[in-house]
Amino acid sequence: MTQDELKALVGRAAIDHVVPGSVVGVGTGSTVNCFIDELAKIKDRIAGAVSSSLKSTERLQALGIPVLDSNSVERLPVYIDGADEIDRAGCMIKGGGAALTREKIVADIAERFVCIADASKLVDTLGRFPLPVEVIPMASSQIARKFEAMGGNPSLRNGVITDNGNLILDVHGLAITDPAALEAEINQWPGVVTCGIFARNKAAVCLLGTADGVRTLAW
Ligand SMILES: O=C[C@H](O)[C@H](O)[C@H](O)COP(=O)(O)O
Repeated sequence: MTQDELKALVGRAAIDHVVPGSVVGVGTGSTVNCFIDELAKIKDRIAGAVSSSLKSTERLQALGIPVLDSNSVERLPVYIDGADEIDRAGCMIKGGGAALTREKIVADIAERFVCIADASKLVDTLGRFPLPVEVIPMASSQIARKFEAMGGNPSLRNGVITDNGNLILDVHGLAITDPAALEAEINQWPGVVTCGIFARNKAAVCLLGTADGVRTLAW
């Protein structure tokens, strides 16, 4: 199966995790796009979606799925999103599509994070994928220096402005041995909006697309 076929497979499988009559938290990315297309087929059975990016909002609305303001929703039963990497404890690196901050905000009001990913995203240790960090523009150089001081190699993502009007630093070469500790450390630096480690908002379930079908990991 191609990577696109694996994404379509887990996009379909995620429908089983949608709670009928509820508002669904919807992530961002090519895997989630497959899920949105499937969600459109059952749109009459859900109350709408809370979206994690302008891109997902556009796709949801184009398919006739109502998008609710996140401020109007207190809790979501489920948030469905992809990942750039996921480890065997359900911690993830996210933000390859620059949507990490809104993704973390929506994930934080969800009871369960259901991660959908093709098998190539499963890793023993996070960090081969460069860590995306959303930063306020005036702090980008000082934050980059802090990453260099800890052995990382940061670079500004060329031409990318997030939905929140900020910049993305991609940090190569970090040893992410303790994802929760590193997430907490980076997130308290002035000027960091959030980093792409999802340890506090880790996955409860991962639907992994493999050549043998969908493999479910649960924590
Ligand atoms: O900012 C983007 C997100 O974190 C995506 O969920 C992540 O990059 C995975 O995207 P894709 O499904 O396209 O690999």
